[in-house]
Amino acid sequence: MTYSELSNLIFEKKSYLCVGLDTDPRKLPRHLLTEPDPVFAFNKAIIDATADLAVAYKPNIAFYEAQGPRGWESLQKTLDYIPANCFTIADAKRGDIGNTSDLYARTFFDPTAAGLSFDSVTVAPYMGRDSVLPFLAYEGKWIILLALTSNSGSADFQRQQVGDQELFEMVIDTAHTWAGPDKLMFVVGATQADELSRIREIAPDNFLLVPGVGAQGGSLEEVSRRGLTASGGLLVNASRSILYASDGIDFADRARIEAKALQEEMAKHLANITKF
Ligand SMILES: O=C(O)c1cc(=O)[nH]c(=O)n1[C@@H]1O[C@H](COP(=O)(O)O)[C@@H](O)[C@H]1O
Repeated sequence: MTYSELSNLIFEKKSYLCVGLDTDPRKLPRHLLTEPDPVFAFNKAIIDATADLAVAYKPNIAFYEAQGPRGWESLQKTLDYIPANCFTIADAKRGDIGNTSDLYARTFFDPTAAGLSFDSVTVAPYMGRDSVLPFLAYEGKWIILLALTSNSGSADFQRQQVGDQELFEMVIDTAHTWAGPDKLMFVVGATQADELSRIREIAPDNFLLVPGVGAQGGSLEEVSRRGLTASGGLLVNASRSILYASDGIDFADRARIEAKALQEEMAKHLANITKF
């Protein structure tokens, strides 16, 4: 999906909602446990209930890898089931020396090499340029680089002063030399909304993946006020608050209610934006 296709999708669907598929087998509604693939049955129901409200889906790979080969199969089926008009994010937070990153990139981008076919993958910047470049070699694919994460530990390194910048600002500035906004997004936690205006000064055109509304308590209103751009420019993720709104037979209906509340608020914020 290209930059303008993603932007158009946001304005067409009046949404910048990313539904996080952090599907924990221990939290599945009991009635699904007799299904041949309970994780996929759950994801399928969540996707059916939210596909018109969401512009993106983000399976967190840890939840699938922790299930062994079965989890990988559930992930593949889930990815195949996500409609074509939704952006897909492999939330894997990868990055290693070049030849290893090359294999990580194949894992998420190259179905001809037995990998998956995600639109994007989350990447950790810690190992630097040569750890990131292999992901950028894929035409039409995106990387989403961790910049200022939502957790309290983000203060340990990302907020440290390096010269006249904080480390996360240096990550953003340096990453601009690796790729343009047509291939590069940044992760900024919703719990860091205070920093979004500053981040928009150094990353005015990049899409930002913003997790942390819902269960982590970030404010959609503040994120939208500081982060929205004329291209939309945001993908705001919620996982647990949507997936586990109910653990009963009504789980998909309740997930839809949660997703709809976020989408309706997003529609209001988008109405104030003049599209590029
Ligand atoms: O890269 C991410 O998606 C991510 C970055 C970050 O800073 N904080 C963060 O919570 N995430 C992910 O976003 C999701 C948040 O889930 P909920 O807190 O349940 O909405 C999880 O999959 C996290 O791994």
